[in-house]
Order: sequence, then structure tokens, then C-alpha cells
Amino acid sequence: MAGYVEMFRLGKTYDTLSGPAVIVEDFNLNMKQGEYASLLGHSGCGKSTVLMMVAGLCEITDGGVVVANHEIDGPGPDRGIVFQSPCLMPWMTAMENVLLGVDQVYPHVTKKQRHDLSAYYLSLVGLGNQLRTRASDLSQGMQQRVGIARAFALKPKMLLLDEPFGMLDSLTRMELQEILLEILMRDKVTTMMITHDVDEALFMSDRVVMMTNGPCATVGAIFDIPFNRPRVRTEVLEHPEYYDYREKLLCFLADQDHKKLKQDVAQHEAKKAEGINEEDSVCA
Ligand SMILES: Nc1ncnc2c1ncn2[C@@H]1O[C@H](COP(=O)(O)OP(=O)(O)OP(=O)(O)O)[C@@H](O)[C@H]1O
Repeated sequence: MAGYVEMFRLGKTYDTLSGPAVIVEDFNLNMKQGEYASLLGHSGCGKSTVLMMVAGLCEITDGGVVVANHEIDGPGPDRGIVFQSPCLMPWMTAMENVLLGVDQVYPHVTKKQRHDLSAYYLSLVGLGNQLRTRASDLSQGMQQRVGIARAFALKPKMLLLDEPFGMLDSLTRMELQEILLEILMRDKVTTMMITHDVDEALFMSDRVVMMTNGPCATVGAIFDIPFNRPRVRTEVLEHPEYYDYREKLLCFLADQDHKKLKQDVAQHEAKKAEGINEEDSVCA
């Protein structure tokens, strides 16, 4: 079935000193418009590689990505990105940081309209009173709010989030999760988020996509998360099936852990049999 966003037979091979390394292989995922999917998997399995291919910031070596009937070919304003660190221009104000992208994407509308659009999203993330504050004078949580406002202000068709709350304390993290969900309810942007946090994935997502270990990582399992929207944290946590879902996700990760351990031991034994000293080969 075709989706609003389609990732088909997506693959990434890097050229490395020891030859081609297939990091992601045959990754298939269709998303409905307005859907929120989280990508979960072990560190280094290839989550960011998938996200960066969808963003158009990492060359696709196999398959492709279609967003709203348009096969992507590099980055574009139809896809907004929020990284773990917001990467703002520290000498510019919150408003100027948001306007940087808005001015580029909407050169045909008036200056006032661009200003109003930026101010609108900055107030939605709770920075209505900090429009003229320099980014360097904002806390980390506030800077991440600017990053979120900046992404939404471009009115993207798809939002890509790479551990957007990873550097925040738990209170700010929960607050920003809720703000993000609120804006998404209004704007209905199709969203893909990388996270390492099972509870975050359950709270935010319509589906959780579990990736297998690399190399040749792919979709290992997909879980539909049925909690009602708008989501209220206490209701989600008290849902009779919450801990069943949590357990399913954790079991998948534990199973991948077990496979990785076996893989590492087999690799180590093979190297030993070939007489390769691993410390020498790392330093070589
Ligand atoms: N430019 C590159 N050249 C070669 N290998 C790379 C390159 N970039 C990433 N890799 C490898 O690809 C694999 C997947 O990396 P990626 O960052 O996508 O994983 P991840 O699942 O997002 O990790 P994490 O959860 O730790 O952020 C890793 O083994 C990494 O070393």
C-alpha cells in the first residue's frame, strides 16, 4: 500500500578502508499523513543513517524515499529537522534564528507575514516573551524550543527528529514532548523520531519501528501504539496495556542484545583462528 511517505528498499553502503560496509539494507516503511513513528534500536545500528537519508543529507545508495508523491533528491524545505543539539546562531536572537529559514523559504510574502509566522511558532513553544533574546542567553531547553519553532515555521510536510530531547533534564523533556505533540495535533505533520527511550517512544508514537542490529540493519518489527490522542501522560501510563507494550519493546531490544553478543563472540573467535590480534588491527 502506498503511503504519504514511502521508504522503499532503502539502503546505505559506506566505503571504508576495509571495503564497502553495508550499514542499512532493504529498509521498507510506509507512513500515513500525520503519522508519528519512532525508530528504536541499539546504538550504532543505523537509525541516524536512515533519518539522514530521508532528510537528503546522506546519499542513498539503494532504493529511495518518496514524500507526498515526490521522490527526494537531496535536502529540501518539505522536510524539517531537529537534532539533539539545536545548532543556533548564538549571536542572533530567537526570532532572527527562526527568520533565517523563513526568509529563505517564503521570500514572496511580506516581511510582516514572515515575522508573524516566526513569532507564532515561537509563542507556541513558550518563547513569546523571548523573541528578542540572544540565543547564547537562552537555556538549553529554550534553545531546543527555538529549534522546534524553526522546524515548524517552515511548514514542512515531514518532521525528522534525531533524539530531540536527549540533552534535556527530565522535566524539560516531558514539557517539550507535550508541546511538540500539541503542535503536531494542529499542523498534522508526518513525523519520524529517533529515540533510545522506550517510554518516550510509547508516549509520542502511533507506531514504533524496531531496527535490527547492523551491519545490514533493517526493520525488525513494527508495533502499533493504540493509546488515544490527544495523549495525556497519566492516562497513557495508567493504560492497562502500557506495560505489555513496554515489555514487547524491551524484549525485542534484549533479543537483539543477545544476537549482538553472539555475533561479537563469533567474530572474535574467527579473528583468533586467523591469528589476528584485535588490538593490533584496531590500531593499524
Ligand atoms: N561516514 C561513515 N563512514 C563509514 N561508516 C559510517 C559513517 N557514518 C556512520 N557509519 C557507521 O554506520 C553505523 C550506523 O551509524 P548511525 O549513526 O546511523 O547509527 P545509530 O543507530 O544512529 O547510532 P546511535 O544510536 O549511537 O546514534 C555505525 O557503525 C557507524 O560507525
